[in-house]
Amino acid sequence: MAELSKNDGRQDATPNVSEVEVVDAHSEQEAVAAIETPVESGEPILQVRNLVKHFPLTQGVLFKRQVGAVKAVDGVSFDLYQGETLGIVGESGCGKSTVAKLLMTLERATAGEVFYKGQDITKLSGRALKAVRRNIQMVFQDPYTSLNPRMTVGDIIGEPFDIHPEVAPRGDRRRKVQELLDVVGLNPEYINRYPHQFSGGQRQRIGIARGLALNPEIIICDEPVSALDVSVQAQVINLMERLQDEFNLSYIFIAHDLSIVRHISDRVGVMYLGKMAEIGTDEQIYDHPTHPYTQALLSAVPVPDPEARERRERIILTGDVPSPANPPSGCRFRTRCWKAQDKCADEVPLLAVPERFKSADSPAAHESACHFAEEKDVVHAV
Ligand SMILES: Nc1ncnc2c1ncn2[C@@H]1O[C@H](COP(=O)(O)OP(=O)(O)OP(=O)(O)O)[C@@H](O)[C@H]1O
Repeated sequence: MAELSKNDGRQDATPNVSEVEVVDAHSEQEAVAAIETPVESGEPILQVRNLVKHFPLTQGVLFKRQVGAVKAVDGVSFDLYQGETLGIVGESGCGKSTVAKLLMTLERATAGEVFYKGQDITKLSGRALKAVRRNIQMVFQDPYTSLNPRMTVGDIIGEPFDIHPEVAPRGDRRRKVQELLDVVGLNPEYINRYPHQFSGGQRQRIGIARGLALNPEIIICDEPVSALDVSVQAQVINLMERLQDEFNLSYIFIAHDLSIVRHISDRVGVMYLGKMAEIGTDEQIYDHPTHPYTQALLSAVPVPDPEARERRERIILTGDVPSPANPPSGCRFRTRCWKAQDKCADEVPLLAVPERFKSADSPAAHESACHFAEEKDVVHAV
């Protein structure tokens, strides 16, 4: 009888460990190569699809058991194009920061995909994940608490080089940090100073310099000017716009101040209770909103011009935002919506261009998650 091979002829079906490693190394190499390849301006650089993040709610001290989940982000989809700024707005607790953390891979998604140059970053690990983390950076909200008070500015800005020494070899770091200080409008001689020796606006410039250190392609800005004086906000926004042009950056700009978001964004997404309610160009969202929640948000924006204020329609929402642990069925906004009907409780409205506007060449033809989407010009001057 012919001798059977060691694994009974099943070699092809079950590759041995070293073969798996070769395949993994190869696919990792391909992923890294795709991540390092630049994207054409105007092409999508990030594609977020049905992103979900549920935080488990547990009970018990010794024997913890899950009794529910906070549905912080519940099926969010959007694209970010190379070189654009996408603003994300919404009330506190609607899931904006959680989206930011998922894109930064600081949190693990419960479900959904985030494609960066075609690679699903929620599934990456090793060298490929490291390459993604280098290319997607973040600027945080509060420059008073996000900078380590015991580190010099030089150490703070240069810290990312410890993880990515290929960007700035040891001997070159000081020069590179001074260059970054100069780029954000700070005196390069301040390299040995500590954060407390700077004003709020200057500290945010330090945060931005740190974000730029690794030459990223995408910067996620989570309320970057909310903690600053109004006069300083404009300077920091102008700096960010200049840097975007200079380094061909794509921004995701998270904020609750609708006027600032309009100023800086090419497109805007409005979030409500873990979902995207409406998304479109700044003109579509601000001048032709079709979702009742966007209309209500816009009607609350302070208008300096008294005449415009008179003309503006005030929409007062009743009730509080429901808990993300127990969101309403169907449309999440229905409990506060003046248009709600039975359909709103039964069917989740999809984020899509409403049927009635599809054929029309109108600014109302943009994605809105409402069964009864309707154009309304709420504010004539934001
Ligand atoms: N680690 C966590 N564990 C449990 N729940 C969380 C966690 N992080 C966030 N949440 C909850 O998820 C929801 C969304 O929070 P998130 O911080 O993303 O909202 P946000 O829109 O950024 O609000 P804000 O503008 O106040 O920062 C909130 O209800 C929050 O309490």
